[in-house]
Amino acid sequence: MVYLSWMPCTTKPSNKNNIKLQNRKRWKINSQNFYGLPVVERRPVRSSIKRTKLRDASCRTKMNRQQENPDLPINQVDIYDTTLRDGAQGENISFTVIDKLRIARALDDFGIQYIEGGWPGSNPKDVEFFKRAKQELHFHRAKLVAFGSTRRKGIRCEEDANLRLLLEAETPTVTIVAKSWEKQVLKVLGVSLEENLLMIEESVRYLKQFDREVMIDAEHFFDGYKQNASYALACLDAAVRGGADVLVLCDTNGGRLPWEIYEITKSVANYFTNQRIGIHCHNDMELAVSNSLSSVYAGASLVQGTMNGYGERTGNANLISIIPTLQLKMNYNVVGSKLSSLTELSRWMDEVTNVPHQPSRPYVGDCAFAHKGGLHVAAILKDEHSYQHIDPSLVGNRRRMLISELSGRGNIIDKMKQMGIVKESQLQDSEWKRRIQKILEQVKYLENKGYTFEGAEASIELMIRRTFNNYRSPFELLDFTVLTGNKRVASDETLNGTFSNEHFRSESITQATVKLGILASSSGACPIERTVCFEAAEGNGPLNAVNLALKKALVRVHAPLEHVNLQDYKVRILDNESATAAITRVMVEFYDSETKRVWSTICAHPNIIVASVQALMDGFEYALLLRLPDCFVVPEQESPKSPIPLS
Ligand SMILES: CC(=O)SCCNC(=O)CCNC(=O)[C@H](O)C(C)(C)COP(=O)(O)OP(=O)(O)OC[C@H]1O[C@@H](n2cnc3c(N)ncnc32)[C@H](O)[C@@H]1OP(=O)(O)O
Ligand SMILES: CC(C)C(=O)C(=O)O
Repeated sequence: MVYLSWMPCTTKPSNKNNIKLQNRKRWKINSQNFYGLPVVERRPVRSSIKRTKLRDASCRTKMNRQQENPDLPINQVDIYDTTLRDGAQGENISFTVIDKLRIARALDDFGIQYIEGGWPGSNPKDVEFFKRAKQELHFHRAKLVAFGSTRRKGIRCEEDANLRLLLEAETPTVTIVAKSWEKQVLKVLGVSLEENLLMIEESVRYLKQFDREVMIDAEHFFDGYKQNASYALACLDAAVRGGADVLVLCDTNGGRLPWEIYEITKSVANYFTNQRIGIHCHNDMELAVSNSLSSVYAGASLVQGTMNGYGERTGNANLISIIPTLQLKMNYNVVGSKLSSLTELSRWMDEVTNVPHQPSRPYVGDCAFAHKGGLHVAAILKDEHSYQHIDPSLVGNRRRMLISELSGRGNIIDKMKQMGIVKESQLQDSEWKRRIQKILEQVKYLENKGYTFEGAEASIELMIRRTFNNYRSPFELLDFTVLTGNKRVASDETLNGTFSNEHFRSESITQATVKLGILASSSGACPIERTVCFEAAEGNGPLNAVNLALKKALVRVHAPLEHVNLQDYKVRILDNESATAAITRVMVEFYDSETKRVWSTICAHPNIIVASVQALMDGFEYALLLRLPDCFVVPEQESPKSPIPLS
């Protein structure tokens, strides 16, 4: 009878020497059968690895992988995407089979090395996915992975439906989850510690017989290691004995700190010197990205994570942040030149997943390279690295300068340059300087009155253009009315003079009229003449009715405006204490279905209808500016207009 080569540790090994020491010590103690358990084999963990290495040529370190393929840069880290499995464990995320196939293709195009498609032992959808994947997915680079667990307790691998379905998925790689935390093995799995080791080793060996690349996801590895490092290592060793290709260390509860992850990964990497190590982190402390990178720094060469960090609870490690950091900051070649489509991929994933875009996402969010503070903008205009850690185009994003009450002249100059209405050579001219200063003051004045220009770039552009003498607004609202109320409508035609309420229903009624002076020319260029148009429309609310009336009138003269639609309407009451006398801020978003452009306008006014109509008017004016820029744009030689009034 021989005995287990591990025992529970009460001390916490924090480095290689510690572990070695403990294992040696333990090795002696264990010859007395600490648990009285039957063992798989009596030998120190390290020797088993050596044997495994000889047996299994696919055991690869960074060095020997490079020797196999000299074209592979030595600093290569593989990305393993589990969006379709762990990502789908996120609340409100559910993919159809079609979604899964589309996402898998997109990830392969992007250059991801491993794509986990799902758990065939879990549900018919995943079975169908793998069935269709065989015919429909032809990856250029990626390997498709099927996920499952070690065999169930008390049965043979051959009898385990989950393992059978894993093989039937016919993927080149399979990953199985194994428990590596002593407490969980006993309490959750409900098996002896020894039986768990057998479950791991036998399952891996069984899958290896079918020529699969096998990864073991050691669930709760870091927590397990903290409780009993020897047992956690023994679980990995069981996988190695079975022939596992990659040992993936999981921070399943997301509760570990970067330096713990670093230390433990380093210990494991030093211990299993010829074994490939992977990392799988969860984001419960907002540390999943940091923890994954710490693990790579300590020797892991495969990172599991998900697109945009979707996943169970607070999500998984966000590959959209990990990939550029590995490539741009740590010098690993991950996806090469495909990195410039990172922003597009992240936003496309949000659309498919039906998750709203989060503007504050690092690298890819709308705000990732947006600059608001006047001092920042002034510095960036002199040196673009002043407040940017990378060139945004490397990840397919763009720099934006915001205009607000925190702006300085630099923000206005940048905007005017973008609009093409000021040149560098004009900036020293005192008249231009005065104009820029006045525009800045106007912005600050209006923001104090309730405007916020940040999200309303169209309104800022119009405000700047209107300071020029010969800018002609393409139309003018001469007058408008809005009528809104309720009417009682007979619901029963046979009521014969009865006026009981049950025979009537209440219907809201809203009508609007607009009278516009519209500038137009038959050729689309100057000279321009004015036409007066009067239109009326009914709508399901005041804004809707005015919008329809305005659009009817404008389309009569400028037909392409037919494609312009109101897409979003946000109202905010700014001074809650004055209740109905408060200022109302209205922001309207427009979409041109032909040009696919989106723009927003803003207005603040005590009267919600006036604020809404003004924001609508600005929206249509901007639409015409985009369509007919030459008709309304100021000629270059035009001298600045006298200061705009600040009231
Ligand atoms: C950390 C992770 O994210 S791992 C992935 C988690 N993902 C999911 O759970 C999603 C997919 N899961 C499923 O579809 C289902 O849970 C199934 C099909 C896997 C299992 O369903 P059921 O058979 O009804 O079992 P249920 O989920 O209630 O319980 C889990 C069982 O798996 C066993 N189990 C848990 N982990 C393992 C493991 N690594 N190896 C073997 N068995 C395991 C448990 O002991 C329990 O068995 P028991 O009831 O006999 O004690
Ligand atoms: C199955 C493994 C990889 C997992 O999701 C976890 O441990 O978090």
